[in-house]
This record gives sequence, C-alpha cells and structure tokens, in this order.
Amino acid sequence: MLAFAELCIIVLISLVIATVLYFKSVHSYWKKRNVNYIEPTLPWGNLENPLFLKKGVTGIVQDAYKQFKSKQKRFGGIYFFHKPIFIPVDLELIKNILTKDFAYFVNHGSLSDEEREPMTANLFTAEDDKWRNLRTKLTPTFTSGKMKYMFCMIEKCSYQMIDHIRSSTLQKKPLHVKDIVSCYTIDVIGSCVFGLDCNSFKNPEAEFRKYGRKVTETTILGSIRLFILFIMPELNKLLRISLLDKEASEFFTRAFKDVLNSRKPEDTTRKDFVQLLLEMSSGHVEASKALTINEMVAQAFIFFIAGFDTSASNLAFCLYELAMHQTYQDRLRQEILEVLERHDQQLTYEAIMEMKYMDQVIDETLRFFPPLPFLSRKCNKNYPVPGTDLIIEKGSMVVISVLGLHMDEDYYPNPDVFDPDRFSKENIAKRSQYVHIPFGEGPRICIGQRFALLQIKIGLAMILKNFRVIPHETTPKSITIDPKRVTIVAETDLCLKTEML
Ligand code: HEM
Repeated sequence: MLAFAELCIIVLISLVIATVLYFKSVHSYWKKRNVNYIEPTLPWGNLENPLFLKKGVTGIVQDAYKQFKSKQKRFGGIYFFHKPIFIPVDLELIKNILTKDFAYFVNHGSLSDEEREPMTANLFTAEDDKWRNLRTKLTPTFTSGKMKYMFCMIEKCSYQMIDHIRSSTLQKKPLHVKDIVSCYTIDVIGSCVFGLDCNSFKNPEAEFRKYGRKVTETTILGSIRLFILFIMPELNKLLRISLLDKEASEFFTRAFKDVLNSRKPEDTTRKDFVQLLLEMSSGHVEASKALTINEMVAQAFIFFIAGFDTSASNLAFCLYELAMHQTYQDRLRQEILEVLERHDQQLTYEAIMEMKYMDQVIDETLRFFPPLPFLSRKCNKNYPVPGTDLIIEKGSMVVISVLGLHMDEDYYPNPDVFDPDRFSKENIAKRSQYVHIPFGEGPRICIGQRFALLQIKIGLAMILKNFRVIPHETTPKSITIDPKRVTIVAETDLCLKTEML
C-alpha cells in the first residue's frame, strides 16, 4: 500500500499536470479560431505576475492594440489569466461594437449581486433591461437645463477652493494638486448629489473625503477582490466577495437616506440630484418610471464614485500641463478674461460655454490622460464579426483600448506632444469621433459627461483667473502612470506652485 506522503505527492503532481493541461487548452482559444494573438504565459495569460507589476492592465491592453495595429490586423486576442479577451483595433469595428451593433454589447461585464449588495443596482453595473430602464429614467437628470440649476452650487464650492489656494500661496506652500482638486470635486458632488456641505477644505477628516479616499485607493486586498470578481466570477459564487467596500457603502447609504428623510418632493428650493431623484419617486411620475429608495441610493453612490476622482484627475492633469506650457496657460487665461469682460465679470453658465479654447485644453488632457483608459463590453449573443467568419461568442469579453486610440500616431501625429490645437474645430472635423473617447461612446456613454465638464471648467476658470500655476522643484518633466491602478493616476504626488495675479 502506498504511504500517505507518496499519495499526497501523486495527487499534487496530478493536480499540477491537470492545471497545466487546462491552461494549455484554454490558451489555445485564439489560435484555434485563427485570430492573431499575443503568446500567453502560464498561468497569467497576458497579464503580469502581480508581484512585478510594470505595465498594469492599461499598458497591457495598449501594447496589444499597438501590436495588432502594427501588423495591420483589424483585431486580435489576448488572455486575462484563463479568459480570452477580444481587442478591436479597426475604427469601423469599434464603432459597430459601441454603437451600431450595441444590442450585442449592452453590458460592461461588471458583476453585481443586488440582493446581497443593493448598491450594485447602479447604472454602471446594471445589465440588459434593468440598465435600459434605469438609463431612461436617469437621462433627464443630466440635461443642460438641469446643469444650469447646479451652476451656483458648483461655483460656491469653487470659492472655497480659491480661498484655500490663496492662503497656501500667501504662505508659499506648494500646491498638492490632486489633493486640492479632489476636495473641490468631493464638495461639488456632495453638494449636487447628496445635498450636503462636505467641508473638505476646512476639515481634512470630513467623512466624504475619508470615504472618497477609501473607495479609490488601491490595496492588495482590493486588487485580489477585483481580480476574483472579474477573472473568476464562478469562484465568487462560493467565496461571496463584495464588489464594493462595505464600510463605505454603509456610510453613503446612511448619508443619502438622512438627506432623503429631510426632504419632501414638493420642496423645490434646491435643484440638486437628491431632489430630482426624489421627484422621480413621487406621485407625479407613473409607477413604471419611479425609482425605489434603494435604487436612488445606488445611483447617488455611483455618481459619487464615478464622478469625483475622474473629474479631479482631469483638472489636476490640466493644471500640470498648463504649468508646463505657459503659452497655453496665457492663451487660456486671455480667453477667460475676455469672456468675463463680455459678461460683466460674471462667471455664468453661458460665459463658461463660450470658452472654446478651454474645451480644447480639456480635450487634449483627456486624450493624454483618459481617466478610464479602456472600455469593456460583454457580448450577450453570438456576434459575427463583419467581413470575417469569426464569431465573438456569447459571454466573451471585449476590451477597447482608449489610450491605444488616443496615442495612435495615425490619428494624432507626434502623440506624445501636448497640443490643444489638435482639438480646434477644423482639426476635429478631420477625424472620426471614435478616436477620442474619454467618456466612452454609444448608448452607454458616460451619463455624467456634461456635469463633469461643467465642474472642471468652473474650477479651471476660477483658478486661472486668480493665479498663475508654475512647476515646483519636484514637478516631473513627464508623468509616470501608476501600474497598480486600473484608472489613470500619476505614480507620484503632483506638486505645483501658484502666484497671485
Ligand atoms: C472627466 C470625468 C469623467 C470621465 C472621463 C468619465 C468617463 C466614463 C466612461 C469612460 C464611462 C464608460 C462609458 C462606456 O462604457 O462607454 C463612464 C460611465 C459612467 N459615468 Fe462617467 N466619467 C466622468 C465623470 C462622471 C461624472 C461626474 C458622473 C456622475 C455624476 C459619471 C457617471 C457615470 C455613470 C453613472 C456611468 C455609467 C453609464 C452607463 O453605464 O449607462 N461620470 N464614465
């Protein structure tokens, strides 16, 4: 009879052989379908060993895009661990996936388990008809008319930011850009979405700021959690890992419900998202269009998560680029002053909309640093790729490299040069709209785009009207992106200096 130790060794060896065979088999997926692919390694596929992270998922997806493009392929395949990932390169195909054949690619492929985690009943994670219903209900809350109502609330938050920068400037303190603009965008979303004064500048321990940091920071546990949820959802049926941080979810639920309880649908004095969501749950709307309390909380939560860090990141990178390119900064300040002159020195919604060079600066910054550097779609029925005999199978993941497109020299010559003139009206007209997709495209495009741009533009106008931003001794000449994050974040703290004007 075999000794116990020998038996264990045999079982172990058998397990290793079975695992290797399994990976060999799944890693032949693209080869079998005659699709160009990048050779995977065991067991990561084309991902990296998490201990030696150099490129991160963003870099891997962008490299794949470049590699397939350089071979003049319309698409290619890679693997995230054992999962085949379809990478489209051809613009027509990208357009089909995002817009024309959207019916096949409705979902983001993120996981939600509403019963266990009611906060995942949000617009970003919702799927199929659930998403369609929510999107139809929520779209009217982001019209330009509604944005005009929120203008004053955003402007008020910008005054607190300006006071803070003024006092730092007088004390000759460096400007920790990301931190400062995050306080501003947290205050804006706290005010416009939750109807609360978050006070992030005066109180560094303010709860919205604390939980804002918590939901965006990268921890080893958080990364493992995301990895299992995205790559091995089957395993999660056993492990029952939560998608969202429990403490943060509880905090935001409590905060939103407290505000809801103090409001009445007929109280029309504040026109923030709480009020708009509340109106949607009131007797004025037909039952099918009404939102439940849990649905409202989940939407407020996603507006906060999706809204504050993305907008703060764009505002911070804009200030960085303008500090590094003083001529662009002068030109933008000139525009701000001229527009204000025409509007009796009043920063109004209409004045902001007239600042066209500001749009160019923001668009070029979003090209360089798209906060979400790739888009994901899960195929929900077999999709025959036009002009080929390939079928993208139901359940497969498609990942579009936003950064790959934004840095493609066929669309943007000298892509590493920051140049807002790429976004002049004439230059935009020469390109496909699918080569600049920082907010995504098609029916699933970012619902908060207007709101994001408004808070970024008000923040920029207020800062540049009052201060000149210049590099600090520690400001890097170019920015290195943190490979541990799936969003675009600088690896080191960005410090700038400010001078009063
Ligand atoms: C510069 C700022 C922002 C950027 C770059 C950005 C980018 C994006 C992108 C790339 C998507 C996915 C689109 C797709 O899959 O095609 C998205 C979705 C979304 N964003 Fe934003 N976003 C920003 C700000 C905001 C703000 C301020 C809010 C809310 C107030 C918001 C709420 C959402 C929501 C709810 C979705 C899901 C939409 C859906 O699935 O129907 N975002 N955003």
